[in-house]
Amino acid sequence: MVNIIETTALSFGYGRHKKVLDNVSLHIPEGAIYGFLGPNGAGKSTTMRLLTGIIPEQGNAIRLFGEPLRQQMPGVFSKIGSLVEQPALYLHLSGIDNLRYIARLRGVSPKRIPAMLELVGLANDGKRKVKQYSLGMKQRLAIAMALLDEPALLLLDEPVNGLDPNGIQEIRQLLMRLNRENGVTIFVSSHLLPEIEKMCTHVGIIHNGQLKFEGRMDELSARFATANIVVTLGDAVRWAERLEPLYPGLMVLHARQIRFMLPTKEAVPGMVRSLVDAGADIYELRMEGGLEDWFMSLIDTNK
Ligand SMILES: Nc1ncnc2c1ncn2[C@@H]1O[C@H](COP(=O)(O)OP(=O)(O)OP(=O)(O)O)[C@@H](O)[C@H]1O
Repeated sequence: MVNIIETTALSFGYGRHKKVLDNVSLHIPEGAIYGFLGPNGAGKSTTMRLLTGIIPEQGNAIRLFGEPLRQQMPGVFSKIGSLVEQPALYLHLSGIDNLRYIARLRGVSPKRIPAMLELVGLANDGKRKVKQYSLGMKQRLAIAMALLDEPALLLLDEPVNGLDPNGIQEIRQLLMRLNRENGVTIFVSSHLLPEIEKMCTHVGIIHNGQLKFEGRMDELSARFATANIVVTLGDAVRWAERLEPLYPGLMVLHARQIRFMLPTKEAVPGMVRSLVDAGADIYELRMEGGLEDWFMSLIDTNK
């Protein structure tokens, strides 16, 4: 399988400052929706700027479409759509006119504009001035701009930042559709684990300029398939004795708390039901040791 983006020990520092990227090796396979996940300041935007040539790389670590980036500058960028810096939208112009302007600037045919508006769900709003658009609509218009050249690769830096849940969902659905129906490989950064979990096939986790994990999303999820549930209930010791044969490995944490180790998350509702049916008074249920906990511990600066 070809990697559309590949970096080999990519390092970078701004000026004489400390390294912002430290030996980052990324592998983004063709056809992937690759989530680049990390907290603020981890180095995501810097990586995006390097991949899109906004800042020049300091070595020769980046390959795009199987060839070194340095040997393909600037022609390769016609195969890449990106939304890395703030999109420059003309607020007093309509969505269509913004797209026409970009098409002229890039020397591409305006014929694709109606299809692009349709694709990003703005077919009925194309004639409205962009100043009347919501943030989510502006973001979708910016994605339409990035798609005008029919790119094989889309690079998006925090595309859902600042959007409400509805706007986030629209962008997510758009990206999944683009990937499925148009075969676009997508490299998207975010600091939100649940977003990446919902739409990505692959994930790379970066913290302090270092890659902490890279792999398929299902590999990452499988690591956390078991479910540890902490139950707060009336009398932990009595219930533990009764339930031990059914749930081997359970542990009394203190007088009112038991931790159950279940093989999968799907086993949780059945366990809760059996406790309630048996007459237990449950005050609280908490899942522990999931992907979220692991991500937080990974990026915890004290560790
Ligand atoms: N132009 C610059 N000059 C000097 N340092 C910079 C510059 N841009 C970013 N940095 C520093 O580089 C580090 C990585 O920043 P970067 O913007 O790549 O992180 P990020 O993961 O994208 O985070 P965010 O989501 O907050 O943008 C940070 O410590 C930041 O302060």
